[in-house]
Amino acid sequence: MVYTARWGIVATGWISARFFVDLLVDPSTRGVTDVVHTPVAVASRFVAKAEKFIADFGNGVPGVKAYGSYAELFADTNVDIVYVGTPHSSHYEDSLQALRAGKHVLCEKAFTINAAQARHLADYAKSHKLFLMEALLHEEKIVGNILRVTSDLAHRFVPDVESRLYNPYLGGCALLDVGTPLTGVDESTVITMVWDKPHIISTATCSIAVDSPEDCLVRVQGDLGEIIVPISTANPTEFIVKIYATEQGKEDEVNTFRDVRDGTIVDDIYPAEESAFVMEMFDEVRRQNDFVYPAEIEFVEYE
Ligand SMILES: NC(=O)C1=CN([C@@H]2O[C@H](COP(=O)(O)OP(=O)(O)OC[C@H]3O[C@@H](n4cnc5c(N)ncnc54)[C@H](OP(=O)(O)O)[C@@H]3O)[C@@H](O)[C@H]2O)C=CC1
Ligand SMILES: O=C1OC[C@@H](O)[C@H](O)[C@H]1O
Repeated sequence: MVYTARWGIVATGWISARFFVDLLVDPSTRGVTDVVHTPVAVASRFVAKAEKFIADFGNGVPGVKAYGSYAELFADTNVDIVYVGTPHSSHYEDSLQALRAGKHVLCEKAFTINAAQARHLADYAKSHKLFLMEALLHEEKIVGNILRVTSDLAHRFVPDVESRLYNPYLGGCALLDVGTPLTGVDESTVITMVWDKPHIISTATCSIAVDSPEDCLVRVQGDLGEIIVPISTANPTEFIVKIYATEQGKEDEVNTFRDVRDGTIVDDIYPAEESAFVMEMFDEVRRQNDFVYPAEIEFVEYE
């Protein structure tokens, strides 16, 4: 049975446009024939922006509704799954509203502002049997037990207190933007993590003030091999795998939308609980650096 995922896109910014374009690529071109994706609605804070977005990026696909508020899209019964492409400060509220309307959710990174918000979303989705995932890449375990990870993601942006990157009220800062943690937001951050079990060490650097080097941004070293990702960490066009030993395991690919179709909703790709764990680390990085966001974006709205 072919499952059609009917998407609603929330916000009409830079990454939403990239997402819209990718959504229109025929899945059969990547070997998938039992799941198709169709955009049915786009919401913006201004209806004219939604209309223009559909005209600019919709490739003439008919029947995509334009809404002038996110709430209207959440109420649209034709929408099965919502893509959230708003600033960090809105992810929690937008995802929660979508989930409460019974929609599955794919939310941009950083998943939320803090771990409490992330955990609330993860629990809500789980208890309501809804799919919820942060829009991030995942890695397959082809290099064995991971022993060391070094990663860097840095882009030199022009400092602008009005932009979402530099505005604390929009959840701006290097950590949440490219630390996948200061005009009051941090411009560069170094995170060193030492894990108990097994003995893994990892360092991450990120910046919105300088650029990354081009040759090696991420190196994941395992006991069987290593993976090197050259530019760019966010949108890699290639990665290099070096295998040290001959024996290795490779997990089966899990297709999220088959799970949605079948009602099983087991997200083995990148569970929301893992996003909540990442947010816990970010909370700790902020705590150690006395970096607090405005209270109005740190709230948790338990029912
Ligand atoms: N996965 C990836 O590789 C990438 C992920 N991202 C993530 O995507 C999200 C959006 O980033 P990006 O597209 O670059 O951001 P943009 O500033 O280009 O777009 C954000 C959109 O959010 C909506 N919005 C809602 N509330 C506000 C507000 N108060 N101020 C400004 N905009 C608002 C607007 O849409 P409208 O006016 O239509 O309502 C706006 O166009 C971020 O979480 C970012 O970290 C970004 C780049 C790459
Ligand atoms: O790679 C990136 O570059 C642009 C940033 O705004 C974005 O969030 C990040 O993923």
